[in-house]
Amino acid sequence: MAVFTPVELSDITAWISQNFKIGEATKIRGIHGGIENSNFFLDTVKDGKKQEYVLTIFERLSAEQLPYYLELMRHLANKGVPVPKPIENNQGEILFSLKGKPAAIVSKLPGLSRMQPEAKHCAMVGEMLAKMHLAGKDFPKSQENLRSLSWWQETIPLVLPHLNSAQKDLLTHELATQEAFFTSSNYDMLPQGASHCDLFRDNVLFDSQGSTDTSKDQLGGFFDFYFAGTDKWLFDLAVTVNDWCLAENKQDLDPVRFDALMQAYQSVRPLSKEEQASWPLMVRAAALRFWVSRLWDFYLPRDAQMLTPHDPTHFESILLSRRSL
Ligand SMILES: Nc1ncnc2c1ncn2[C@@H]1O[C@H](COP(=O)(O)OP(=O)(O)O)[C@@H](O)[C@H]1O
Ligand SMILES: N[C@@H](CCOP(=O)(O)O)C(=O)O
Repeated sequence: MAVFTPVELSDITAWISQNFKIGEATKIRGIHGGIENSNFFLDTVKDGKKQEYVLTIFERLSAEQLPYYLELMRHLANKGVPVPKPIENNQGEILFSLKGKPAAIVSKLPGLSRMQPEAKHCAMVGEMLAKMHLAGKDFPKSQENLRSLSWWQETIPLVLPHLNSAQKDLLTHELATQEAFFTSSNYDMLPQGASHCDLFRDNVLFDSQGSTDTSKDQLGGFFDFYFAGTDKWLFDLAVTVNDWCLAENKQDLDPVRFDALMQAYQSVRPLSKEEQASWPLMVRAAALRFWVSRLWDFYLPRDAQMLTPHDPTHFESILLSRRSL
């Protein structure tokens, strides 16, 4: 669990009742999982009924960067994409300050993550990802993906001293390949728009409607939009595939789940010929992005109560596998 900024119920009861129309705060508990922000489940009671929300205190993102993410969630939720909806305060604002840091309250989505997804889960994710891309087409704000090429260029020199020579060669060679790809005319022609950029299994919920039978699973929703940005839709798809469609060896792609996700995505938004041609390099870009961020979190960690960095070697193996495609 990552709680960088602890919050007690007594810290927020007056703040909630004075500023929001969500009832009285009755319970707050830090959330296990997550490595970026301090997250809490917040229960309130309104008109005698229990309501559930998620309170997030943002640890890295600034108040200037945050409106993009929060307004994107509101835009998508209003278009019927199942994502958390930011809650407005009495002034109609969705971004606040709590404990001296930016904070937001969003609706809690139903369900649980499926960490061993079946082909049908991959299909539901692929279909909704394509719908989300199309629903974001008229989102008026634009903000670059803050974990894209320029961030890799800044960060790789910081982590290189911690790596062995084979890892250094792999990282520098892949960066050079991606620099060339990002400046190619093919890359330039790829469609882009609001993208989640971190749609891992732990950022999607499935709701089995109270049943223990996963065959009843429906998509509960996508959350954790705080790495979102205007990016190539194909990058978003590649990030998603690299996590959802892993074979048992945890590095290659499982053909059945891969086909399920790709076909479902393309049933809503077929890939262009430039996208098809760019796929081999894009799955490498998506692997590189998370190898770099995991190296950065591992070798240059921040203070947090109970933060467990993710294993960087996982994405080193995925990158090696995608390079051999
Ligand atoms: N809107 C939401 N609805 C339901 N659960 C949520 C919601 N937002 C976060 N969570 C829960 O909180 C956990 C951590 O959130 P996450 O956004 O991944 O953290 P971080 O921002 O630190 O990466 C998730 O695994 C999920 O269980
Ligand atoms: N999904 C990324 C890092 C972000 O973690 P999250 O818990 O906020 O999704 C990774 O696995 O490296």
